[in-house]
Amino acid sequence: MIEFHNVSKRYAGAAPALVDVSLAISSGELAFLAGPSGAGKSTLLKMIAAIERPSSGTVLLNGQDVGAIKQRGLPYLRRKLGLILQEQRLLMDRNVLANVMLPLMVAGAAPAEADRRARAALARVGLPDRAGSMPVSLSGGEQQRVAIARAIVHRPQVILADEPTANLDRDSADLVLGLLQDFNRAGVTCVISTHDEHFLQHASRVIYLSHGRASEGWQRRPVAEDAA
Ligand SMILES: Nc1ncnc2c1ncn2[C@@H]1O[C@H](COP(=O)(O)OP(=O)(O)OP(=O)(O)O)[C@@H](O)[C@H]1O
Repeated sequence: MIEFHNVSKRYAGAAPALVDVSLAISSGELAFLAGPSGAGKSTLLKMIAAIERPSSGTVLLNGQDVGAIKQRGLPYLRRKLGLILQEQRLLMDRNVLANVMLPLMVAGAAPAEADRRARAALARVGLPDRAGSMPVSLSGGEQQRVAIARAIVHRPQVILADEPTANLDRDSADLVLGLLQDFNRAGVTCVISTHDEHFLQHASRVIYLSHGRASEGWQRRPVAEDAA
């Protein structure tokens, strides 16, 4: 369970990025974050991973105050999370397998075990044959699937994805979202920010952010516009 209690965030010298946000996302839920550029979506996701900390208010993950976790406790938190964030591009000078193995190696796994699990993760995202490829030789959609494999290789409880389908064509975007939905059906809580109305209109839960304030639901466009 992810809980935000009256969370505000103000970066130095900027307008507030989040304003008094209170919400709860249940374990096993699939929640989308929507809202215009700059509305606070990335900031909200980063708070759950303690990459950013609240200026005021509390963020809880399974009852633990994430904002209060000390530096040395962060690896333990991050092991519960699968992060697909905009800053975390693939390492272009390492092959696909090495990229997916990385979180396990950092966590101290034996290389043979990391190799085995990374290959299994690549199979889960439909790329079992690309282990030896360099990321640059992959399409944008395939690179994003590698990023998903890297995010799930350690079997996280929660996936946080920041615009995972940005810059992808419709088919690739559907494939990437379908993968995330598969993990959600297998019990993983997913919080996904997106601008993609195609997904939002069919989502069971949408948290809409505007100027850092959160509300629930997605305003469907008029029916005539939908049909066009
Ligand atoms: N590290 C930072 N330092 C200063 N201001 C920041 C920082 N990160 C975000 N902001 C500001 O906080 C606000 C919210 O940004 P955020 O990236 O969370 O929005 P977003 O909804 O994810 O936008 P986008 O859809 O463009 O990714 C914006 O005004 C942004 O400029």
